[in-house]
Amino acid sequence: MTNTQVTLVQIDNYGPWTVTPEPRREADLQTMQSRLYADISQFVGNRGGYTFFTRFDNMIAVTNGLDREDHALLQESVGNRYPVTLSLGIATGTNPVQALADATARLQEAGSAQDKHRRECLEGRVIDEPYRADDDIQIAHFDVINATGNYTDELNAFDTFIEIEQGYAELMRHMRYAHDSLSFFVGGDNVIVVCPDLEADDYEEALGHVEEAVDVEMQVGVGRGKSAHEAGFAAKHALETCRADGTRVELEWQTA
Ligand SMILES: Nc1nc2c(ncn2[C@@H]2O[C@H](COP(=O)(O)OP(=O)(O)OP(=O)(O)O)[C@@H](O)[C@H]2O)c(=O)[nH]1
Repeated sequence: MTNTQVTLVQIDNYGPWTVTPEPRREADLQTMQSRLYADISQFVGNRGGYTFFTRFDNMIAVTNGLDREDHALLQESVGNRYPVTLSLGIATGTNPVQALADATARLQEAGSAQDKHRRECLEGRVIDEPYRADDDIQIAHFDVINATGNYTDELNAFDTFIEIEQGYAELMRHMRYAHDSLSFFVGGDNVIVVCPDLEADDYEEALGHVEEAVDVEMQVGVGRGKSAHEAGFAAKHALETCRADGTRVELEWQTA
């Protein structure tokens, strides 16, 4: 049974900061946001977790394997090196959507995202090491079948972007409402989905739904593991099996 540990990363009072004392240059904001994301992704990734940039001012991480001290160190390090600070809400559960909802509630209870007195909050709890298991995380790695041949080499780059985003939008909504899963676009034509215990039938159904709704054909590899990295790595191997064998859904349960 999955037990996903989710951390909501929220930049403190970011909206007001972007316009104080007057609006800041957009290119500088984009640069700062992407560097901050890169740093968080590296910090969390070095400990086996995954971070998704989502809205940049709010990022979502799968942090199984990171304890409260790790989270506090991330806050301290960012606070020392960036002009902004981070608040973190942590929660766990068998349902990733519910875990994220709980993590969000922890931060909302601590104060508004635009409350200048709410700084560097660290709320919620982690899964203690003795309770961690090899099947805590289930990750599905989706990609668009032959995106290069159908889109990248055929359409102009913006129309390709629209097609890929349409597939992502339909998949993310469907996985959230029909399968309690969190989907994140990770570049190219790839979407990584953090799932509860789903089976092959659920993925077949989701692929059929996306194709029916927006005419985008996808394939998916699924893995399990003790950390996001382990589960995601197994998912990537499973996706390679899809590519090699021409199958649409492959499950590879990794218990190492
Ligand atoms: N983040 C991430 N991006 C990837 C990964 N694999 C591929 N991509 C991206 O996806 C783009 C398309 O690559 P593929 O998915 O291999 O190409 P394709 O034409 O769809 O071919 P098939 O997937 O074999 O059907 C690449 O340019 C990368 O941007 C991955 O594991 N992670």
